[in-house]
Order: sequence, then structure tokens, then C-alpha cells
Amino acid sequence: MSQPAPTGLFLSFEGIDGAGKSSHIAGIAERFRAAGREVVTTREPGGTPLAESLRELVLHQAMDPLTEALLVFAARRDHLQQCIEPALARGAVVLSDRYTDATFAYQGGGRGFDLALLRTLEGWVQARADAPGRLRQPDLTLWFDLAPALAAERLAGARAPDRFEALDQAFFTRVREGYAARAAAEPQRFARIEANAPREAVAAQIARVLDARGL
Ligand SMILES: Nc1ncnc2c1ncn2[C@@H]1O[C@H](COP(=O)(O)OP(=O)(O)OP(=O)(O)O)[C@@H](O)[C@H]1O
Ligand SMILES: Cc1cn([C@H]2C[C@H](O)[C@@H](COP(=O)(O)O)O2)c(=O)[nH]c1=O
Repeated sequence: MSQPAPTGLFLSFEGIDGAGKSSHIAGIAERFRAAGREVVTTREPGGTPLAESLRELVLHQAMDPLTEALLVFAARRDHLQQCIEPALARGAVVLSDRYTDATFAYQGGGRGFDLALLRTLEGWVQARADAPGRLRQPDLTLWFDLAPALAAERLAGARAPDRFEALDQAFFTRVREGYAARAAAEPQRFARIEANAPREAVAAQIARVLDARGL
């Protein structure tokens, strides 16, 4: 008898720059590894050699909004093909520091780019070969929600700002609204994490979310 396909799990981590999401990914990876799961930690834009090259351009080269949107989706396509889909097919847990919600929040909300066009690109790039008509979306998205002023305080002086980090608080207010709109549209996929809390309290919130979903 043939074995059933292994069940992978796809988690994404979202929020404005400086919200604190990256600080928690290693701990979550350890939780799944301790449960015997293979874990793949990755990020967007990035996660493959090609997508990391595109990341350098997106974060550091001036470009118009359509070019930016096309590059983040090109990076995502390669990331999906080379990294995410094979890992999920093996039954791994994929933890991605950002995914498509970032495009709707940053390019859509922050830059004001046409959401209908972003949805078209999403449909092309994330179409699943194993499930015709369905898109590859995370099973769970942890949205680290923090006021832009607090995020800016956390990042101040930490490192040289990239093209996004150099933008003003009005931009990040729109990005935050973009995330809020995505969360409202898909409340079962999103878990909002109150990121304005000490690190241990944020970790406890994450643990409660994962426990509640049996993960
Ligand atoms: N709960 C917290 N309270 C105070 N500072 C924090 C907290 N969590 C993280 N930080 C600090 O805030 C800064 C940003 O954290 P982190 O890199 O995890 O955020 P991020 O959301 O991944 O940001 P980016 O997307 O810009 O990389 C770091 O200096 C980190 O040490
Ligand atoms: C996936 C994705 C990312 N961005 C932006 C968001 C951040 O400012 C950078 C990524 O760097 P970080 O280390 O994760 O903070 O890129 C974007 O504008 N659109 C996207 O789709």
C-alpha cells in the first residue's frame, strides 16, 4: 500500500520593520524540532541564491513601484519552486520571515500600488501544481503588530537603514493598515501578536497561539 503524503506546515511572520518578528523565529524552530519535525527557516525577499540577489536590488536600488512589485514576486516564485514547495512535500515545517502579506502591506498599503494587479500576480506566482485552482498560502500567519513610532525607536541606530527602513512613519502607518486589512479578510489564518510587550511576554503570546492550534 502507498504511504499518505507527509503533511507539511507553512508559517509566515509579518509586521512592519522593527516589530520584533525575527527575534522569535529561532525559538519557534526549536519548539518544532523538539517535537521531531524537520524545520526550514527562510525569509522573503530571499531564501534561494536567486531570490537573495533580487533582495539586494529591492532593498538597495532605486526603482519604480511596478518594478519593485515584479521583483518581489519573481523572488517569491523562485523561493516557492526551489525551497518552500519541496520542503512542504517532505513534510517539513517552513518558517518564513515574511511572505505575500508583506507585498500587500508594503507595495499595496505603503506604496499605494494597485491591489487588483497584486492579486493577479499572486494568482500566477502562487498557483499550486499539486492542487489546481488553489494558491500556496501560509497555514498560519503571526502578525507582530506595533505602532510605527515604537518600531522606529527599536531600529534607531541599530543598523544602516535600507530603502524601506529609511521611509517615514506615514509610510509605516499605511503598511500597518495594509496588514490590518489582510488580517480582517482572513481572520482564521492570522494571529495578531501584541508586539508592544517585553520579549518574554511576546514569546508567551506566540506559545498560546501555537498551543491553541495544536502545533
Ligand atoms: N519585545 C521587544 N521589546 C523591545 N525590543 C525588542 C523586542 N523584540 C525585539 N526587539 C528589538 O527590536 C529590534 C528589531 O527586532 P527584530 O529584528 O526582531 O524585528 P523585525 O520585525 O524582524 O525587524 P525587520 O523586519 O526590520 O528585520 C532589535 O534590536 C531587537 O533586539
Ligand atoms: C517580502 C517583502 C518584503 N518587503 C520589504 C519589507 C522589509 O522592509 C524588507 C525585507 O527586509 P526584512 O529584513 O524582512 O525587514 O522588504 C516588501 O516591500 N515586499 C515584500 O513582498
